[in-house]
Amino acid sequence: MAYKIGYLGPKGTFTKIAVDAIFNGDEKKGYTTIPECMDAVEQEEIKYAVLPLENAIEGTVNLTLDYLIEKKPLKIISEVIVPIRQHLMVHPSHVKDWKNIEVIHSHPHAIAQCHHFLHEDMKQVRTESVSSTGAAAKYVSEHPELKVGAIANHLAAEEYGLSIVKKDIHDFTNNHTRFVVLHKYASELFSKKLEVKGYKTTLMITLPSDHPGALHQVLSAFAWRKVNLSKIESRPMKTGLGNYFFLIDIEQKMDDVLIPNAIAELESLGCSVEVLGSYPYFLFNGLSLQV
Ligand SMILES: O=C(O)C(=O)C[C@]1(C(=O)O)C=C[C@@H](O)C=C1
Repeated sequence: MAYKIGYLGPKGTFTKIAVDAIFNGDEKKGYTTIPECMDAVEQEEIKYAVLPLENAIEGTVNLTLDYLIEKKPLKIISEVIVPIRQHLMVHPSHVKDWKNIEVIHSHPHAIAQCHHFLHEDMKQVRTESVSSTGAAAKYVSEHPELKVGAIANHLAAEEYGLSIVKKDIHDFTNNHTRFVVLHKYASELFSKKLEVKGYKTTLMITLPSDHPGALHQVLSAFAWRKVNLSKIESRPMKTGLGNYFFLIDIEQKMDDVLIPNAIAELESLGCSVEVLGSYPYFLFNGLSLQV
């Protein structure tokens, strides 16, 4: 195994910031898409994949979640939360006439985080979704002949020699993204660089069909045990309208009593429960995100 860690690449993505926040060393390989990166872990081409899971403004990165559900063998073994600052950048030859750009490239999540700016200040400009913010920056650097810009972070601007013409264009200041480390086997991954902030356990719960009050009973299995939940989300099962499963983040690590008993209670109600991971999480203060 030549590379140990995969991430949504190329260099200059936010995911690369997350990888570098957790891991030392340079055995890191950028993949063009999220599924490619997950496949590489499953096929043991790499040991770990670092991928975005949820953004504070835009919500879940559905591709990561949906593919994780389909590729059930992969487990979440760690999480890092990274501050996100989006900037508009152009090729240095367009700095003076940047207001005349015709297209802005970026990852769809990054475009969505900057809707106000795009709507109010860049009305005449078309947006084009690409595989990552880093890929957008790379494209702009390779096409000085085009009137094109990218939404990306300042490391991408440095990496690809672009000029930032408008800083902090994301709609809300408290912008963060959760990145997860995925592995083929359940375990816990600690960082030599960051302190553990806490633990989470993520469950995927499928309710029995036509069971009135099932979600209420699921929640009460945690509530009366005083088990704190930090997130609940429903996702379509893709088997027809109205069929959902639920993802629940518990704000503690898997123990011997409380969580197993809550799971047993849910199973006795006819729910199916899968543990997607029980893992430490870290906060990266984002010093490297300064411009
Ligand atoms: O395109 C990147 O730079 C990514 O790492 C992906 C991604 C995402 O999927 O949400 C990560 C963080 C930001 O929220 C914007 C884009």
